[in-house]
Amino acid sequence: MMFLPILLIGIIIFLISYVIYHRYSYFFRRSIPSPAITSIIFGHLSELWSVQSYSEQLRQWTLQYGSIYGTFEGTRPLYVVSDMKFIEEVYVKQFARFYARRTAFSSRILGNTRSNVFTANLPQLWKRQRMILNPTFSGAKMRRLLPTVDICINTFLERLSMITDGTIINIYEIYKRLTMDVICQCAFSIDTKVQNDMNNNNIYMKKIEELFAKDFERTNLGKIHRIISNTRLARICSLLYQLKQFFHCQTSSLPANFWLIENMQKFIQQRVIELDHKKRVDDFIQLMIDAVHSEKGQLSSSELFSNAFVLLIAGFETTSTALGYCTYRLAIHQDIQAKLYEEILEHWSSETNSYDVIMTKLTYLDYFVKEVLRMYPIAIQAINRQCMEDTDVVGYQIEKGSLIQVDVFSVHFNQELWGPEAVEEFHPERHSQKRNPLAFLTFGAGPRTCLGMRFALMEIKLCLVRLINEYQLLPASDEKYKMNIREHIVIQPEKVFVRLEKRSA
Ligand code: HEM
Repeated sequence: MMFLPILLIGIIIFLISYVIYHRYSYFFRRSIPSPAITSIIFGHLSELWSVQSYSEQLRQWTLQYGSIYGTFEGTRPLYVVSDMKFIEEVYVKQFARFYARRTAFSSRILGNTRSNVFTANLPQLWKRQRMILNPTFSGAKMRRLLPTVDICINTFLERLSMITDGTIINIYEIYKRLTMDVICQCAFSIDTKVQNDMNNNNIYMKKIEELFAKDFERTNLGKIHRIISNTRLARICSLLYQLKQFFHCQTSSLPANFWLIENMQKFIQQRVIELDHKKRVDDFIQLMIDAVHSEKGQLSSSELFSNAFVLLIAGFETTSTALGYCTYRLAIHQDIQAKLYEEILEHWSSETNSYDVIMTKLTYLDYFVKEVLRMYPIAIQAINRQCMEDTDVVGYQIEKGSLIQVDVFSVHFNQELWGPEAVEEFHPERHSQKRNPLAFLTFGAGPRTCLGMRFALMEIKLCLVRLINEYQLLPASDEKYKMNIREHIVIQPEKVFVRLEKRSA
């Protein structure tokens, strides 16, 4: 009597075990190395979410498993790569098959109608938005924006002038206000006065900081969505989220990303109120407004608000983080700082603060910034791609739906690509040599690379030039002031302590 149920249970257990074994032997069957699985539900994500740095863990695994290895997000295969040929195929040559990033939970909830250039995963949707935004970041446009950035830096320097010489300060906080001011002025022509807001009252800035501190992907629903995001079940997570919001419907309970998107309309309206209606303004948002009002209706208003949101968040946190890292390195390498100061004295004066001087004449500054960004890449997790069609990549059969994540640390610290000087050493001159163009991945790779790179570099360089011109930056030597780095969505320092000493005229 008992035999039949026991047999049935046995068969069911056997079948489930077989399915799990078959799924997780995916890479083994393809002779691709893969770290051991720690969770049959989350795959390697449970480990990646428990370590302090996702990107550092990828690098550790690369040391163990080589330049192409497999991991699982749930049961979905994710290739972690630092092999240059593989990277070139996926990010450049076969871009037509790898144009999309992984769909984030927030993008699933917002849907295609509220997509932006970062989240758009349909080729025509992404292309259209990127084409509208591209001219915003042209060299000519940057030239015209430089004076606006310069004015924001004046306010930044005025703030620093109020600090007594030699006082230890967390300059990262001050940079955040500067980059918020810059992006609001350049993108929206809005003067937020955030640099003089000592009481931290700017709600937009608070919300962006909240967004970067609490990864929405790591909420319970976000985690479930991540492991089923390539299946039809993913929609259920988005429905459950909407249901949850329906029962707690105050806007204040919205996660920071949704709060920001909802409020972008108000934010942009502020621009319309502050500006003379008839005057055409040359800021980033104008091109998008033109696209909304164009006869062809190239952009919908929800896309406009969503893109405004992405420019605001991308323009603020990443650039202040880069400035923070630059300052830290300047303070600990006095010889390099002296060399930069000499170059600035030779080529730069407040009358000639032109775009060309900043971007082409200050060669050593260029090497310095690149070296900082080589050692401290900021947004590694953004550089992922989704395979949209079965294909062969350097002999590997990649199935539709698989993910590719480039292991930036392993590329940036590859001795063959960056030698002969030791890659752990801070050595700006290494950038004077021609390198593999894909060896520097801080801004991503291929057609979907960072849209704001030119703008970010202009802002970082101009700010450093003006800072070094006025101050000598000194380290805050005590152990309690050391720079601690954390990774949530981006890799950033908690604080950057430094001492400033005014240079004699
Ligand atoms: C140091 C500063 C910055 C860093 C390190 C950085 C890094 C990145 C990275 C790694 C990506 C993904 C690229 C890829 O997948 O290949 C990206 C995309 C993007 N970034 Fe930046 N970024 C910075 C500044 C900015 C600024 C200032 C803006 C705009 C104001 C911006 C706007 C964007 C946009 C819109 C995308 C999406 C592009 C697309 O999917 O077509 N970024 N960025």
